[in-house]
Amino acid sequence: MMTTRADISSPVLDKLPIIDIAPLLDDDAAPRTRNDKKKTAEALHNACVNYGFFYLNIAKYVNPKGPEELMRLGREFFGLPQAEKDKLLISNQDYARGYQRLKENVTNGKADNHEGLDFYRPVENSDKTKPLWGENQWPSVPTFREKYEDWVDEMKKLGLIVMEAMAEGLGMTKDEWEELRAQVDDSFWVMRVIGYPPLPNDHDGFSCGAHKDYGCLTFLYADPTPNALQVFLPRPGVKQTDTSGLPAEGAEDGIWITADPIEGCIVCNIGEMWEIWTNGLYKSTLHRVVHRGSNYRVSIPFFFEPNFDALVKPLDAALRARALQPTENREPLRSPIVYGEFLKKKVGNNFTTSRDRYSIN
Ligand SMILES: O=C(O)CCC(=O)C(=O)O
Ligand SMILES: [Fe+2]
Repeated sequence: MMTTRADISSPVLDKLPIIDIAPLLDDDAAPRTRNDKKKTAEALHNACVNYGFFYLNIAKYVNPKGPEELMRLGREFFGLPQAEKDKLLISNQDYARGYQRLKENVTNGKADNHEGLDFYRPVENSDKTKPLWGENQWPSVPTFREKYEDWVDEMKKLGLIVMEAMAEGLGMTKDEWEELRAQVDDSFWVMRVIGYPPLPNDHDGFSCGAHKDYGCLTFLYADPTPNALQVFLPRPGVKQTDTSGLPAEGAEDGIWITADPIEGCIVCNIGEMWEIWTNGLYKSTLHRVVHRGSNYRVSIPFFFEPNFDALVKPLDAALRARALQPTENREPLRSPIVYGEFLKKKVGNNFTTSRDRYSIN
């Protein structure tokens, strides 16, 4: 039986769930394996309904040496002289692919205290005058490109593995999964390498302001810095408690919890496309970064997104679940969107260097 938010009567814990993906990696069709896969699919479904944010234990999927090396390379890049980093500025290309200086990203009207390097799925017939259609700008740091390209391959495959399990968790048929798969099998992925110096006490803003990710699945690998990434859990009747000495954001009741890194795990959260596919059953969750520690933090989010031309609309499985709800509880039907058009509006249209990357309205 599928859970919906309304079914949950017991208080939800304030720790994000940890889901081991090992059962999804097993090709064995034996009943026991099938059962383990089913349990994992159900755990994903519950995590998406209740949190929109969870840990994926990927220890059986990637050798930890891989992402550790990415960290080292990312730090090497951010440690270069400013003039070297500026050679890769996004203004050389399509204002999306490349390097953004400290405070160049703006969220909710405030400068974010981070610098970043963004890569997108390469395109044929690239044209830097077309939004999002330029070329990736790779640093000259030795092995950077090949190691990060390996990570892209691993994360793209992981995206499909997790999507298939989520389809099962949502009660989709095999044919329905094939249809959904065709919308994400050529993911217009984005990868960011983000560098966060400590947030100065007098900075009017955040390390990264509160936002929802706009795509499909975010796989975040971060260095071990604690107390940086915060996740908002709506709790009706609970006024926002704020551990960071910053004013509460938004009017909604709820709490901010930290999502500290766990060894062998990445943090995964769902983006707005899943809200449309499930017609609001899965909500993408507000999160932000407040890094007050003394070290330089590095994180590497990989955004597994739909194909550029995917038509994203509520899935039949979600509409079946909706039909079971009392009419007054049903969410209004979401309008279909073409992912690439939506993405262009979010990031590609604004040809200024300081753009509000994550509008949450
Ligand atoms: O650095 C982090 O922990 C999160 C970054 C993030 O939320 C984003 O880039 O969308
Ligand atoms: Fe995010």
